Amino acid sequence: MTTSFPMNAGDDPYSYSKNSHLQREVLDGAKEMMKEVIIEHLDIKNMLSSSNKFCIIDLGCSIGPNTFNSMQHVVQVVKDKYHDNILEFQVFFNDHVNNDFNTLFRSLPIDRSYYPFGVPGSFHGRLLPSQSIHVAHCSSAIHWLSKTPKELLDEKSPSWNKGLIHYIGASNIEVMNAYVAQFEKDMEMFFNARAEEIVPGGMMVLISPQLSEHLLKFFGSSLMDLVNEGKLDEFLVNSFNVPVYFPSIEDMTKVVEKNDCFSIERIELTHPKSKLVDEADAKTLMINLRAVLEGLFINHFGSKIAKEAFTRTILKSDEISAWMKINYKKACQLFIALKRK
Ligand SMILES: C[S@@+](CC[C@H](N)C(=O)[O-])C[C@H]1O[C@@H](n2cnc3c(N)ncnc32)[C@H](O)[C@@H]1O
Repeated sequence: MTTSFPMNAGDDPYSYSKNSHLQREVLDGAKEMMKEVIIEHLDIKNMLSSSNKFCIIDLGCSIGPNTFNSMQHVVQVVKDKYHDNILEFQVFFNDHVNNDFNTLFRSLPIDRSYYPFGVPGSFHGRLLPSQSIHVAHCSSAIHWLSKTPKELLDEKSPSWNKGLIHYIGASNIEVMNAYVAQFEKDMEMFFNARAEEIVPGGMMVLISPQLSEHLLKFFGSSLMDLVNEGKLDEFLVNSFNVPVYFPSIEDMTKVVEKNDCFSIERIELTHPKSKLVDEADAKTLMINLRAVLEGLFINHFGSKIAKEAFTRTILKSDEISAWMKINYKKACQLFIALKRK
């Protein structure tokens, strides 16, 4: 079964549209590099034979507003590069079928310079016809696994992740191995699909933040507090594992090389400026993560426990802030630019 728990819908106080500052910083931190790789490596003269149609896809776009910002940036960079007003841009907004596409399309910027399309479905499979995309973009989404690795759900397996909700902090290496194996399987499908869809010479940029993985443990400790107070069955915590894996440079290089359809034009860990990290603004970060994870938590624990766990974690913001000041002083994210061979 595929995991698909969309970001909080609509535009209420806990919605993703109101709480995606972290992901916005990730995008802003990669904008200059995005521009450089397009200027240096994209060669549309060879790609657009008879048509002036230029197609971009945002994989895992959610409900905005970040996706509008990044798509307009890509359009502008391509326009500037070619000093061209002849190109017509199509932007495909992709996310799971249960993403709130209504909110997304209702809030499309009026002054956009592209034709928007919705593409529902998992990016771990085929989404579009062969050779139909010139630039694929994916920010703060590649780390979502298609499902929780099944070994983590077996109480008798060495991967049983007792008392934790993620691989960070797990003493048992099998837990991490299960996540890595699932990531590699998912990426095999992801790259096979993109290799079909992206034109030769086309580009794909993947941006992955490296902060949320360290913050997940605070939600885990709130859940364990509820267990210790007798309000939650420990089995429910042990059997819950957030299906996200944050890849390293080595992980990404391995999956790209295995696929063998893309050349790596640039891959690096960067430390962009981040107001949230510099100010150790744990409260905003935890509210952002609530907008991302609430659906997943509600599905496993029910609404009452999920809300209680989020409220308690957000109340621990001062403690989390103090932890960040010692352990997480600089923002860190992975940037990868690939070219279809
Ligand atoms: C944290 S949001 C990032 C949204 C946007 N890219 C941004 O930067 O604000 C991650 C998005 O990826 C989507 N996502 C996760 N796995 C996906 C998959 N297999 N196929 C399509 N979308 C996926 C989620 O539904 C979610 O909307």
